[in-house]
Amino acid sequence: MAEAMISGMVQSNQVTPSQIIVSNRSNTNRLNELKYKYGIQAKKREDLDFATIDLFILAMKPKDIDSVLESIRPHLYPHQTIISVLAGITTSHMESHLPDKQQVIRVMPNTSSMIGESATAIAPGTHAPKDRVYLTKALMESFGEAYIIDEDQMDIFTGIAGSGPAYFYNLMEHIEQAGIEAGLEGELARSIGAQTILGAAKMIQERSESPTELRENVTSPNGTTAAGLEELDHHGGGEAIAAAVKGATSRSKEMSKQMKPTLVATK
Ligand SMILES: NC(=O)C1=CN([C@@H]2O[C@H](COP(=O)(O)OP(=O)(O)OC[C@H]3O[C@@H](n4cnc5c(N)ncnc54)[C@H](OP(=O)(O)O)[C@@H]3O)[C@@H](O)[C@H]2O)C=CC1
Ligand SMILES: O=C(O)[C@@H]1CCC=N1
Repeated sequence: MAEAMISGMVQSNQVTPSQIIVSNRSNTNRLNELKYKYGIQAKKREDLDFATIDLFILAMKPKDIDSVLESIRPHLYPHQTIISVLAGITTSHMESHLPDKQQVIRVMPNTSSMIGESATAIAPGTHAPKDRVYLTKALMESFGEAYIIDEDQMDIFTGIAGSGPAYFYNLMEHIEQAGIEAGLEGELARSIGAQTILGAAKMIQERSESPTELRENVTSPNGTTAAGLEELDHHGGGEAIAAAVKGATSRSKEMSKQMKPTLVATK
């Protein structure tokens, strides 16, 4: 996810690559790969000069959050903002592991950041000032659309947009396979399916009709679409998508509950 955001930021030309410093736990080859690919700085954790950093963007797995916060905590300055992309980790959980009043902002991008097409949510923590929230929004907008939401909407946002690309990739896998089984070359089947999804998404974005009206416009009485939609309905297509969103949303909630805030002394 970190690479997807870096790629989008650098391509946008709104962030100078040298302003970005990437670091990780141990994989030096990976750091060098990112450094040469995007022209950014790469530093081992022990070589980071904390005093020169304004925004920290955390993008490790949720299970690693506590150890990371505890390790950066003694080096932080009050003006620095901690931005987390971690699914299911609440701002209150992060605040409980950081110095008193440290600025925390939770975001949820998706992998389409890679090409500047993410849908990213932003939920400020208790002490994040407005200017930092807007700065974070501008940064997130460098790789797509960004929405400031209440943190209690973060689980459903994750269910729709954080995990969402995977639902559409899964849909594409099935469309491609159906095309191949009917005799199309794989590459052609993929290209037709992708252009169809892209066109439908752009129609929703650029036209005033609702998805329902757009669907009805495609569906001629007793025509091909009606036959296709009947099969979709018969096989529970709509319910399956709704269940996928609910499943991912519940998992996000569950992950938040597993990481209850810990009260620690503040410096
Ligand atoms: N994948 C997605 O579509 C999305 C993911 N997210 C969130 O992004 C996060 C990362 O996911 P993903 O990119 O798939 O995970 P990866 O496992 O691919 O990447 C995790 C990175 O974190 C680094 N890391 C681990 N521990 C530390 C540490 N202590 N200090 C510094 N760096 C560390 C790892 O470095 P090393 O290899 O050296 O250990 C690795 O580069 C997750 O929390 C996920 O919830 C959010 C939105 C979408
Ligand atoms: O699967 C996950 O947990 C992460 C968060 C959203 C997308 N990927």
